[in-house]
Amino acid sequence: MVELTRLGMRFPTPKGEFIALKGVDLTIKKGEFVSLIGHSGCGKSTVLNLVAGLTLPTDGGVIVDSREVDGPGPERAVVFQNHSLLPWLTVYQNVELAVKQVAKQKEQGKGKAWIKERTEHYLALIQMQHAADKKPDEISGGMKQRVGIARALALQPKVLLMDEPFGALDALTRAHLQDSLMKIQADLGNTIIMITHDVDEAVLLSDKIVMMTNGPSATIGEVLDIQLDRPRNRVELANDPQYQGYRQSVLKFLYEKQLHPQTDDEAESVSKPLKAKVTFASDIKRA
Ligand SMILES: Nc1ncnc2c1ncn2[C@@H]1O[C@H](COP(=O)(O)OP(=O)(O)OP(=O)(O)O)[C@@H](O)[C@H]1O
Repeated sequence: MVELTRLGMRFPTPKGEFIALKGVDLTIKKGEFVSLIGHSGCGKSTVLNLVAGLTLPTDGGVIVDSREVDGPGPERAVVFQNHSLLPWLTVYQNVELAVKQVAKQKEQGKGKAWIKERTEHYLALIQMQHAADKKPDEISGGMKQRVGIARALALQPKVLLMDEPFGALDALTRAHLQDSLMKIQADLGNTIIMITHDVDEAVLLSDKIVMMTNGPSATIGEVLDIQLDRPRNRVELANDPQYQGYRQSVLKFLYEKQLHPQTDDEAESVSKPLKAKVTFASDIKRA
């Protein structure tokens, strides 16, 4: 389970403190697929970085499986838009690196055969066995993204964090990868938090769509539960009234309710700590 409680982030800037996020409360159940959607600059990446532990909050905190996040950890893997593969390693070696990391953490120690079997397993999962010996600059953007996902999955994370993973891909490759991701999640049951700008992608993939208000002091505006049966088929859903209804709700939020950004004056206001039920490291630092 992932719990965001009173989560806030204030950045120091030459013009004073900038309140990027304020009072974000969200509970994500194990195995849930949650999308974060909102206008550019509203704070989606900031939320993801806080859950990843890449940045630490100035207010509130994040709890993953009963532990407060105080830095990056192997139970939380991140997939970025620009597939950050190591260019001097082959596709196989890029995935193997993550498998070896897990092998090192396992108590009984895992041997070469286990590493080979697991690496091949993750390559098969993303259908990249044929390109195992290629270097990242010899494969397409979609393929690189697939390898990035395999590498993240190979870490066996409880939570997979994805920052616009398919944003840079063409529509067909994107559709193919979305379908693969749905299948992989059905098999492995990871909790996934994904940032997207694509309304159809959010409705098709998610159990929950978290819609964020415009910044400064961005927070969660609405949460939409997507109750479409799985497995989901994009072609069948295209004319499904329930699917269309969800789509309309997100579009309405983005283009009617949140069309106008808040004024810059709100950026000047300093957030007041809310009454704490749980004490986070950020509360202690502030005291
Ligand atoms: N280190 C920082 N210092 C100052 N301001 C920052 C910093 N990081 C982010 N911000 C500001 O916080 C706000 C939220 O940024 P963030 O990158 O989280 O938005 P986003 O919703 O992910 O945007 P996009 O959809 O364009 O990627 C923005 O106004 C951004 O300028």
